[in-house]
Amino acid sequence: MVGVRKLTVTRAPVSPSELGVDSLPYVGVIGGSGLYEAGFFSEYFEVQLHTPYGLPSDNVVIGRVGGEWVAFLPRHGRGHRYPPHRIPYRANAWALWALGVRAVISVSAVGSLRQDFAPGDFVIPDQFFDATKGREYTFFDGPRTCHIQIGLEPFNPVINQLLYEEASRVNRTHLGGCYVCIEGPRFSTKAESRVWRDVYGCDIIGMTLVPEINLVRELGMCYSLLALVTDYDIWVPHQPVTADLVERVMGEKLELARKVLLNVIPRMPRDVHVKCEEVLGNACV
Ligand SMILES: CSC[C@H]1O[C@H](OP(=O)(O)O)[C@H](O)[C@@H]1O
Ligand SMILES: Nc1ncnc2[nH]cnc12
Repeated sequence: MVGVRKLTVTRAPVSPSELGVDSLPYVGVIGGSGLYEAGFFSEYFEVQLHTPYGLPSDNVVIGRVGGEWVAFLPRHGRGHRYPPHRIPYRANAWALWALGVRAVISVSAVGSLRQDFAPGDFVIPDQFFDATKGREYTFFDGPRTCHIQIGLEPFNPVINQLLYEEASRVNRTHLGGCYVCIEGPRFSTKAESRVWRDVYGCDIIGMTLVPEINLVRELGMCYSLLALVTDYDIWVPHQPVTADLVERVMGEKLELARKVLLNVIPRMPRDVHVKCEEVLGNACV
């Protein structure tokens, strides 16, 4: 089944009948650089969703994994049309939430800031540091003012563990690590990279985690990241990061990343979001 359904959502979440399915997708996958198609759906259709925050990066593809519907959205859009600082993060998060998604697994290419996280390895981070400069960080722009608390577990530990188990079956994988999110779109200077590593104590670097991770949580969804190390950023002098290098290494490991997703999705507990929703309970002034 292939086709595009158009939906303007005024009341969320949508109902299964509005979407034309028997049950809403619980798991949503956000694909990063190189991952523009899910590639593991047995049956699927696309939804063009108009949100109060505009159009997402692309149509959301809803497809079956086993008996479950799963939503897939490429954060840069097909053809990588949105650079990291222009991604419609709010529309993306809101679209997934409106479609019923409560557990988001994101995939990203990252640079490594330490020797033992080598290109080709997977990392499942457990902390992040925000070094972005000017994005749309929140759904709470006033008059409703809310400050969500995601500091202890910004990435969901249950999903992290599932990702780790499935990823380490197929590839070298590290559980835990701090992701520093830079503004981009340029890569870091050597001086900056040294600061991320030695002063901030971060382990991996990318440009897209923030505000994706906090917007997802503001809507009560859980979030975890399958990060693929594509490079050593700028601190291995003979091999500085380039966009080409990132896409090439990602291309080499794409099928493994898909395999991990395919194996994690059926293991996702249906109540994993309950703890993630709790941050909304005491966040608003
Ligand atoms: C294509 S090179 C840099 C680009 O790759 C990463 O994106 P994503 O997290 O979507 O895989 C990085 O953050 C930059 O946006
Ligand atoms: N070194 C790096 N810096 C920022 N984003 C990246 N994405 C992949 N490698 C990166």
